[in-house]
Amino acid sequence: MARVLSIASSDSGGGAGIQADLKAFARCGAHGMTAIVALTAQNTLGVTSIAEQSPDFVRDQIRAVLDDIGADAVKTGMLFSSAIIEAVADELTGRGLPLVVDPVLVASSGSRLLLPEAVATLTGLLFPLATVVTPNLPEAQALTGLDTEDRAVLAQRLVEMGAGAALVTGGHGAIPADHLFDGRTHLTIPVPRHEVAATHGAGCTHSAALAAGLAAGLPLADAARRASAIASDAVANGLADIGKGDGPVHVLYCLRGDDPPAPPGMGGLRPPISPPRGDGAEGAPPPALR
Ligand SMILES: Nc1ncnc2c1ncn2[C@@H]1O[C@H](COP(=O)(O)OP(=O)(O)OP(=O)(O)O)[C@@H](O)[C@H]1O
Ligand SMILES: Cc1ncc(COP(=O)(O)O)c(N)n1
Repeated sequence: MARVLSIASSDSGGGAGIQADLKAFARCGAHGMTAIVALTAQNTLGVTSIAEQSPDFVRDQIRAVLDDIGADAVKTGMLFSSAIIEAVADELTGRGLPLVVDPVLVASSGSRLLLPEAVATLTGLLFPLATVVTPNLPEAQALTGLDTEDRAVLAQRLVEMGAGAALVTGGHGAIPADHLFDGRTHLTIPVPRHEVAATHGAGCTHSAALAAGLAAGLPLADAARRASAIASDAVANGLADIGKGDGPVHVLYCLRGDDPPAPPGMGGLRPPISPPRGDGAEGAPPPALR
């Protein structure tokens, strides 16, 4: 089983961050592991407080995971401060692991998730280690300082800034498409936009699925296509009724909560996944993983 480590922060509301990453890893059939750098008190309306962990404790979590279990890929999400980024970069340097850097700057609800002074640390220390960076459109504009919606231009500049490749995601702006540039080739991945009030965690889900794809050995372009399909699907099935704000995406929509009780003799375990009921209630099948 592919092993993927997320170095990111907790969302108490269960929609984004570490919680979204673990669900996306499960969706991709990967073993998910975590190094939590900050805890957020958060719901669908916003972030009310943030408790940063010490850089040493972040190092301990990364070492505990990598020195025993190992990983086939790593992703980073909300890293909050320069001190945390320095510790993360130091721990990952020399390990040679595929790395997806999701440069989370601001929550969709508006709160800052990376301190302003840490932006230069992120680009200076983590971009050179990144196999691919995955900003959304506003993040790509803020990181490059370019005032354009042309994702190809933005992705090219992000690679010039040191990233191995750049994938500018498609949830914002006029054109609904993810755009990947790997330093040589441009690839536009159209993502039909779903009008659902449940996009909280779409970016985390996308970057986690991308990391799981790389961990499984997929080429970057294939992993990017699969991550787009998984994130778009999770938006389409998003949980608009959860919370008073923008609801969480639902990446595990294919699992229903109404499975029958465990049959006798199964030690409390349910069968893996119930067969479709055939009445249409189970929704569309998930996209093929390969
Ligand atoms: N409304 C939508 N319909 C379909 N796919 C979407 C929608 N919004 C986002 N996506 C897809 O989800 C992924 C994440 O994109 P997006 O640009 O929204 O990132 P983000 O802004 O970081 O997400 P978040 O909402 O977590 O902040 C991309 O593959 C994108 O194309
Ligand atoms: C812990 C954490 N990590 C990432 C995000 C970004 O997700 P979104 O842009 O959907 O708010 C978040 N809100 N919280």
